[in-house]
Amino acid sequence: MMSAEEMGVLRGRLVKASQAMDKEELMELHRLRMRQYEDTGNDWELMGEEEKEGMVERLSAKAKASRRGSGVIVPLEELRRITLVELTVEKRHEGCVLYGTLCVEAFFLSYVQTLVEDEEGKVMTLMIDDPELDCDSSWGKVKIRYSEGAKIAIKEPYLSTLPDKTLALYVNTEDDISILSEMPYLPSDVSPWSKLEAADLRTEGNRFFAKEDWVGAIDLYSKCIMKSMESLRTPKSPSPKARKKKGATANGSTNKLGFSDPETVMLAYSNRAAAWMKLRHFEKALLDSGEALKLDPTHLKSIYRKGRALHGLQQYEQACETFQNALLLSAQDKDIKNALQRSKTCDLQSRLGLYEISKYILGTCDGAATECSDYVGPVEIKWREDLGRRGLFVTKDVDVGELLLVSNAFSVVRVDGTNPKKVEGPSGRSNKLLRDELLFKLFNLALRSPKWLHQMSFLTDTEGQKDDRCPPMDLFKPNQTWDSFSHDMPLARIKGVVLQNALDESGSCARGLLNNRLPGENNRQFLGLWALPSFINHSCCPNAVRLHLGDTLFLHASRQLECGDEVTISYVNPLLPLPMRLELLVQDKWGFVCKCQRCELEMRFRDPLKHICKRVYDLWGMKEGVVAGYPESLDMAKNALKLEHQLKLHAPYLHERQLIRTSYFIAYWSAYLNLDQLGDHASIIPRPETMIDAMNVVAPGDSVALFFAAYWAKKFEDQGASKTVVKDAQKKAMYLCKSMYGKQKADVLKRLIKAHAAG
Ligand SMILES: C[S@@+](CC[C@H](N)C(=O)[O-])C[C@H]1O[C@@H](n2cnc3c(N)ncnc32)[C@H](O)[C@@H]1O
Repeated sequence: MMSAEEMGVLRGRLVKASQAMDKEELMELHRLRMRQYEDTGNDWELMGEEEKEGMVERLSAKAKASRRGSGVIVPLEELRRITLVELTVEKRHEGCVLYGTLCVEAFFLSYVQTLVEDEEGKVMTLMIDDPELDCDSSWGKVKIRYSEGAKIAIKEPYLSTLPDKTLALYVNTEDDISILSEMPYLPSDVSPWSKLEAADLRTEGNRFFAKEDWVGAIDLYSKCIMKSMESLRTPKSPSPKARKKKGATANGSTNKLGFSDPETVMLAYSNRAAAWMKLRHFEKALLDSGEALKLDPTHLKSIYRKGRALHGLQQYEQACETFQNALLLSAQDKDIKNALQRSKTCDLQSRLGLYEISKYILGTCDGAATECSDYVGPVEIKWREDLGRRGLFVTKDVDVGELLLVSNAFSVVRVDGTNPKKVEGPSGRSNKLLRDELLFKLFNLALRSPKWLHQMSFLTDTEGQKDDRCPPMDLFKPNQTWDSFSHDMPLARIKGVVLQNALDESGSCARGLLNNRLPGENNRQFLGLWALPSFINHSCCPNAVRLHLGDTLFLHASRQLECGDEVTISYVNPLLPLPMRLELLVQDKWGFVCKCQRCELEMRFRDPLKHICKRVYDLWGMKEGVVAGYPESLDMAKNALKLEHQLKLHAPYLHERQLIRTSYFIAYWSAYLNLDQLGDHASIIPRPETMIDAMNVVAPGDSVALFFAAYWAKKFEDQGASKTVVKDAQKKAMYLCKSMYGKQKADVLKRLIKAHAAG
């Protein structure tokens, strides 16, 4: 990491080099920034505060303000060539084009950063706000799309001064930059595509599609469509090739929509829809397949693509109708039949909340997690004046294990998934990478779907202001249409929303990911953002449990709930003493102090438990603390003895004892492992059944509680305990299993208990 002083020097050098347009110096500095970026995995760290906040928005706003109103796309050939030295700062150079070559490797987070060399050899930083980048291949794709050596043309260039006083060319719409691909730069014929017929442009698009370059394919299909439109504006006799195409009349006259080659245009729209689908840009795929169907309502692939786009948008009912229409044209088509089946299943899931997931939770399914629809069960978002907060509440009485909601993530990033720089160890670096990758993905994704943006607009952000707006529940349900959401959401707010609401598997939010954790709680496996679950508040005695299958989050009740009860999950490990839970909540920067009954009780017991808590804290995370035979383990076990002594003195009620014992579960666990070593004192350690009951009161649905119950059920059986004892232990394990995995068939629960007993 650079010191502030080094950063200052780098900034100074950058300012000078950018003003002098000095190629060597700029290239060196660019690489330095890029290396820093790779080392820290976080380019936010490379900028000053002012630079970080809303830089892209500010630039976009400036660039938009200076933009011509017409939005007419002028062909490159009609624009006047301009060079870097001729550019004036903060002015859009109307009617001009700057040709150049990208001369370094690009890097980016929310915008692409690279260097462009113009025809005179002058060099400038180039920043591109590219909404079309495929977020799923973010790191690699940017290097391919903006590859070193690529020839580009920037229409109506806009030069800006960045907050750090460096100069940069800024491109804020995809129409303003043409990537002339890897083709050699030919000054006399600037665009290699400009001479191609529409049909050839589509063929080129197909070539890119086959290479899985979805962005490149979209670009060429768009060019194909544009070309057909151009030919409408400047009618000329059709080429022999175009005339041969099906759909064009023999004398070259146009169809009723005016295209001379309607089939080519129809196929370009249809193929572009397929490419949008690959980028999970379902709205655009739906629009394009619709355009294709206007030109040929019987084009099977377009109907199929429309169905898939509707499915992607969770409009399952309409998707089913569309696939059924497709089957009228091709009754035996397997792909369509399968797609119809998937949409029907999702439609039923979203209405009834019935999911068959046992194979996935049992781990007996080879493939990836199955696709599940969103589902909104008996819950609503409400502002509760008495609690002083907004949250999720049940709308009817609910049984243990009942499904409350199913939510597919806006996005999830995984340590071993798309992240190219998997980092092991407790450095916290992988956490940073996860956070930044999620931020990047969400910047792109949120801006792509009005529905997601609308959902996101209701979430709280890091500003911590009380928010009493309650979105309609329909906004989270499949098959619902919603009013088009046209407001812009500043990137800085999206960032705040992500940092405040993204969750990892343990419940920590993204905001605190960079802080030191308790030992053994350093690295995450995944980090994601889910819309409806973001409204769930925390409790140290939670009543709901999250289950993650792939990117889908299932939430079910882990206790019986009464209509109107608030749904809560624990943002921290509930089997910890109050000071450790508080420390985690503070580290995670959730910005609140839990005032639940359990916290208040433990606060009262703070003094008598102080020394025990300190010792447990010191031993926490040490493997030796929980493995019989180690002195640390015996030390941990002795804390349970001391605790029982304190409880006898200060906690007369069973409920109080249950809450506190659960907080020190780890000490009791060691005590059970070391019973022989505790001698006569062992008798004051409560029986395991008592401990299971206590855990059930505090954290039903917790995996450790289930392990503990399953372990003892098996142990009692193995030791030949009485039938009553064994049955009672099995019943408790069943109950905890249902609260953790939701309602499942009895044999599934039994298998899960067996798996948990094995650790
Ligand atoms: C993921 S959001 C939960 C939903 C949030 N209440 C809302 O209105 O969108 C997390 C934020 O909710 C608030 N919160 C969650 N649990 C809370 C609790 N037990 N007491 C007070 N505030 C809580 C905190 O402001 C926290 O940063």
